[in-house]
Amino acid sequence: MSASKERRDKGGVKIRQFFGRLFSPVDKNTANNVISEGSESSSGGSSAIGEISGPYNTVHRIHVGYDLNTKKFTGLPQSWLDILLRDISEADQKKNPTAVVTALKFYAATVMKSQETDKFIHITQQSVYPSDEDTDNDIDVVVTNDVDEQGNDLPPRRQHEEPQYYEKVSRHDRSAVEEAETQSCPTPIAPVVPPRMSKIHTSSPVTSSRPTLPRHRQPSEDTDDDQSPYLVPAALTDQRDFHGKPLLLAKGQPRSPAHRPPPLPPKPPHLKTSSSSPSPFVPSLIQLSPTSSKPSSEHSPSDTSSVDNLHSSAELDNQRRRRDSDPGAGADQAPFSSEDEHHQNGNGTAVEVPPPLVRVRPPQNSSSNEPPKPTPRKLTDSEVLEELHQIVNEGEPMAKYELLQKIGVGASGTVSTARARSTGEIVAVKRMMFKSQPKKEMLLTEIKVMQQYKHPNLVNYIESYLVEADDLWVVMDYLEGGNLTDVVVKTELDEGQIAAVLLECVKALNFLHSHSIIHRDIKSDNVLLGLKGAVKLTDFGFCAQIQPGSKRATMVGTPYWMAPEIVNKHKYNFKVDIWSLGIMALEMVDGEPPYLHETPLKAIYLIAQNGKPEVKKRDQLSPEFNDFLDRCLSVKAEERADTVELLAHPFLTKAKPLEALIPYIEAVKKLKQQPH
Ligand SMILES: Nc1ncnc2c1ncn2[C@@H]1O[C@H](COP(=O)(O)OP(=O)(O)OP(=O)(O)O)[C@@H](O)[C@H]1O
Repeated sequence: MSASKERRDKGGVKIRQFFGRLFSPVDKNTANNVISEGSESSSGGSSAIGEISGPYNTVHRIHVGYDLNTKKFTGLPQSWLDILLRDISEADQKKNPTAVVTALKFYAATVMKSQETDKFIHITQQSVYPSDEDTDNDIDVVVTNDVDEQGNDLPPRRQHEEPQYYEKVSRHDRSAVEEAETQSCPTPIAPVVPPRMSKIHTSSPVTSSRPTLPRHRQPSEDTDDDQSPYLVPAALTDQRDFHGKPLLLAKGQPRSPAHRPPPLPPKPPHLKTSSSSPSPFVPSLIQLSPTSSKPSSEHSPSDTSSVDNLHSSAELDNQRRRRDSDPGAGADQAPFSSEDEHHQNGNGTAVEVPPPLVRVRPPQNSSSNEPPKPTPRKLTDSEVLEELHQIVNEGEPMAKYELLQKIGVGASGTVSTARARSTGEIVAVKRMMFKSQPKKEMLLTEIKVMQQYKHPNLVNYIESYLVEADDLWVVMDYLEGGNLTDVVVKTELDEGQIAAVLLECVKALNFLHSHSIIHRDIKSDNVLLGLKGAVKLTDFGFCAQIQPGSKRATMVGTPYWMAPEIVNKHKYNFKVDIWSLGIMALEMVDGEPPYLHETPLKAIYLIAQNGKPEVKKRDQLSPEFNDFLDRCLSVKAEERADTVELLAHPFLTKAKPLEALIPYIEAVKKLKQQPH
C-alpha cells in the first residue's frame, strides 16, 4: 500500500505510515519455550530456595564482580551471562557497568524471581510487578567490587556510607536478610532463560498455577473471532496484537519506519533547554480556597492516616469518614464536574478548567538514621476474601447482566461487554478467577481505588460480585473507543489533540496524587477513550498509597515507561507517574515509547544509562510542548514537575476540545472492524 493511500482521509484523520509499533525482538516460539523451561527449572529452583529459607523476607543474593582486566562481569550464572550478551553488547557493558548492574537487578527482581516463584507468566510486553514490597522473597544482585561509570574501581566505602551505585542490602528486612544469607550458603539460583517480555505475577506459593488463564496472549484468545467488534485488518496485526499491543518479533526482524510527515513549525531558538534548567513556563503554586480543596501537604500524617498500601478497608473507611467530616480535607470534596468551570484557551475556545489543584507534599530527605518503618503485613488469602466480601454486591450477576462480547484478556482476567437487563445500559465487565490469582491483593487494590476514588477521568466503577468465592465480576463503564495505544499507533495526533489527552490524564493524576495514591503504570494502554472523546485512566492494580513525603521501593510498572529512580531501585514517590506521563506523551508523538524495539533488559540498561530519552522530533514540536516534555522527563524526581505545575502548563492550555479526538477514535475503531 502506498504511503498516500495509507494516509486516508477519514475526516482529516492522519493515519500513521506504519502499521503498529513493533515489539521487542522476541521469537514467540522461543518465548513459549522459555515458559516451559522457566516453569521446569523454577520448580527445582524454588524448592532449593524453599529449603534455604522461609517464604518471607528473604533475599537471594547473586554476587557479581567486575574484572577490571578483562572488563567482564564475573560470578554470574552462565545463563545470565548469555542473556547479558544477547541483550547488551560487550561495548555497552564496558561503557557503563553500573547500568548493566541496574539491568541485572531488574532481571533478578522480576523475570528471574517470577520464574522461581510463579508459574503464571505472560510473554507480552506488559506491566511488571515482581514482588510485594516488603513481604516476598527477593533476589538481589550485589556487586562485590564497586565500579564507577567507566568501570574503574571505586575506593572502598566506609561502613556508614550508603552505596551509591547499588543497594547493598535489599529493601527488605535487614535482619531477615542476614539470617537468610547465613542459612543460605552460596546456592546458585537455578539458571533459567527469561522471557524477553513478561507480564509477571509472583506468588508466594510455589505450587500456585493459573490453569484457567492463558499464559500467552494470542489474538485469538483476546476475543471471539466470530463475534468480535474488533476485527483487525491483517496489515494491522503484523506487528501489534489484537488490542494494538505490540507483538513479539524475531531478533533482527526489520522495523517498520515510524516516521510520519512532519507538521513542521519553525525551530524555535530556545528549544535546546536542558531538563534540569528551570522551565520558563513553570507556574507559581496555585493557592486553594479553604472551601474547595486542601492540599494533602496540609494534612498531617495523622490526619491523612495514609497507609503504605491499600490493604485496610477499615483505614480507608476512616479516611473517608474524616474527609466527610472535614469538607476541606480532601480533594474529593472538590467539584470535578467539567461543567463547573471553564476558561478560554488561546483560540478562544472554551476548555475545561482543571479541578482544584492540590500540591502533594514533596518528599523529605530520608535520613539513614531513621528507624525502619514497620513492614506492612501481607494479607492472607482469606483476609483478602473477607475484605472482598465486604465490597462486593450480593446476588447473581448473570441475573442482572447479559454478557455480550469479549473485549480482551488481561493478566488477571477477561473483559467483556454486557447489557444491564433492566436498563439496557452497555457496561464493561472484568471477570477474574479469584482463587487462582497470584496477586489477590492487587484485585482488592484495583477495586478499592475504583470504588472509592471517583473522578471524571478515572474509569467509573459500577459494582462488583463474587460468585461462589471465585468468579469475581467488576462492572464498570464501557469505554467504546478502546485504549489510547491503538490511536497513537495508528494515527497521528496533532499537538492540540495530544494536549487534550494529556490534560485529562494530568487531571486524573492530580486527583490520585492528592489522595496520596501513585498509579505506577501510566502508559497509553491504560488510558481508555470514549466515543465522545472522554479520556480515562484505568488499571489501578498497581496503585500504592503512600504517606505524604514518604517513598516506595518496589520495582513495578512497565519497563519502557519506568522512571529512572524505579529502574535504579531507588526510593520513589508520585513523581514516577509524571515521568511515565512524559513517556506517554512521546508515544503520542512517535507512536511508541523510547527503546520499544529493545528487550526490557536493554531498555532498563538504556534508561539507567541515558536518563532522559532523546526527543527525536524536538525540532518539530512547539516550544511549549518541548518544555512540557522536559518538565516530565527530568531525571531528578525532585526537579520534575508535579501535577499542579502541569495543569497550569502553557502546553495544556493549547488543548483542543475533546471532540477533536472523536474522528480519530472512530477511524481506529473502523480500521479494527474491517475484515481481515
Ligand atoms: N471499561 C472498559 N471499557 C472498554 N475496554 C476496556 C475496559 N476495561 C478494559 N478494557 C480493555 O480490555 C482489555 C483487557 O483489559 P485489562 O484491564 O484486563 O487488561 P490488562 O491491563 O492487560 O490486564 P490486567 O488489568 O489484568 O493487569 C484491554 O484491551 C482494555 O483496553
